Amino acid sequence: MSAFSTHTVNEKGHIQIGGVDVVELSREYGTPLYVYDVEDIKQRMVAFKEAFDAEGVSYQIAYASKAFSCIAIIQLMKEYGMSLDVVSGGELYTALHAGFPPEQIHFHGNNKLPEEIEFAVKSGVGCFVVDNFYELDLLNEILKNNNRTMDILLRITPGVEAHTHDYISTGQEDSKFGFDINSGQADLAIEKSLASQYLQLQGFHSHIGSQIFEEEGFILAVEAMVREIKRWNDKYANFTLNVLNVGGGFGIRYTQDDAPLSPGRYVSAIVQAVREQMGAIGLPVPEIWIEPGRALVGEAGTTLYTIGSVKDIPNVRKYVSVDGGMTDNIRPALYEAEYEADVANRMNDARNETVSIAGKCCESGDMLIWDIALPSVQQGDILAVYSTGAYGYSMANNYNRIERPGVVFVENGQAQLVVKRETYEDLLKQDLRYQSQSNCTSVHLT
Ligand SMILES: Cc1ncc(COP(=O)(O)O)c(C=O)c1O
Ligand SMILES: N[C@@H](CCCC[NH3+])C(=O)O
Repeated sequence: MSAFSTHTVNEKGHIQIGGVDVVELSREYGTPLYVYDVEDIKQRMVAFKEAFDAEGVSYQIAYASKAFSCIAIIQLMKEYGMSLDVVSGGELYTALHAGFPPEQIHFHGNNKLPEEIEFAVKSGVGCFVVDNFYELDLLNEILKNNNRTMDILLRITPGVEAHTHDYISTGQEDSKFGFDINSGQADLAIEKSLASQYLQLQGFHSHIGSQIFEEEGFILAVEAMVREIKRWNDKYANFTLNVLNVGGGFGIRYTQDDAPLSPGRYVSAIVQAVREQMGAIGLPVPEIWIEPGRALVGEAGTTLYTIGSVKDIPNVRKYVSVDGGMTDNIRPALYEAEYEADVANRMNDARNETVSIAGKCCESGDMLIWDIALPSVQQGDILAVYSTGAYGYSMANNYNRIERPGVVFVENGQAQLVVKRETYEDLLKQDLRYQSQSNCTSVHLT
């Protein structure tokens, strides 16, 4: 368990999160159910903030809302002074609806639609992270039509790509995101930005990947960015670097094999690298922005399932099926992501068998966990899968017309339903009946 977690086991041998018995939760709200440990999220926000405060630099921590977006989580982010990264009109709409201050919202995305740009401009978002020339021109045009200006960062591919533990220094050029440096795209984007009276270039953004467990990748990215910043500073007299955004990707613990750094370690490595590199080129330290998604909400989430069918193939495998799967957690099917789990109502029982956890979709690939040691299970037992708080609910889908689960926040012995479970009626909400255009009442197949 993470240092921030409130998970305990109560006298009934049940998992308790935030002082709430999750077996009771499963009875009250049904399963599958996403349960969030609010205290865990709060402590992570505070840890990131305290780390920056200790460094004495100006900063923004922008929660990457793609990891988990709903009104309640955005409210929590607002309460703790986070900024917000949104990547679509829908995420922006959710944030505004939650009462999030638009000026603290950063709008991301590699293909922002004209209507999304218009919506964001009219809503008064604080900053666009501009990804490409199409967007640069479109944004400029929309700002001109609305007689407004906008702070922008240019997203740059710094030539550092992190694939969990590996750093590959060249692959990043081949990316759909951002302006490339070597081909001169980044320079041209700066020139276009500086030439516009509507675009206010504040600095640059880079994001090197996800599930990063070492400081090294961030340090390399800062070094690569500052090398270019020196060149741009010399080349463009009317450019001042105010902001350097190093993105998100801070790793979390999905399984015992994962050893993430503390928020403090990531932050101090980044700040130190920026200080050193900027000092070396004789420029002041800019405001530093980061964009953690999963590092704020990932480990706080636990998904509860009810165990149904159990298929034992002697000497082969025992499949234990649950009432969810790739519809509420697509990450194992998409990335072969690994998770750990417990039987929430049998925490005092010995883990005496190895089973594999299957989802209920009509896909052989709908497996949540392969080969996990658990106590002998029965139908009706509650399986708790850990670290599902990021990219679980936000990537949930209705494959097989399965309703998306509800979300409950737990804290101080209280549970609050913050997203209702979908119903069959919800599944039909967008459907319209086909009006037959045929005069025939039957079709004859020959
Ligand atoms: C630009 C950007 N910022 C932030 C994030 C958040 O990543 P994570 O949830 O891994 O912190 C992502 C997703 O990888 C991203 O693409
Ligand atoms: N959805 C991914 C991360 C995507 C990162 C967004 N740029 C995951 O679950 O890990």
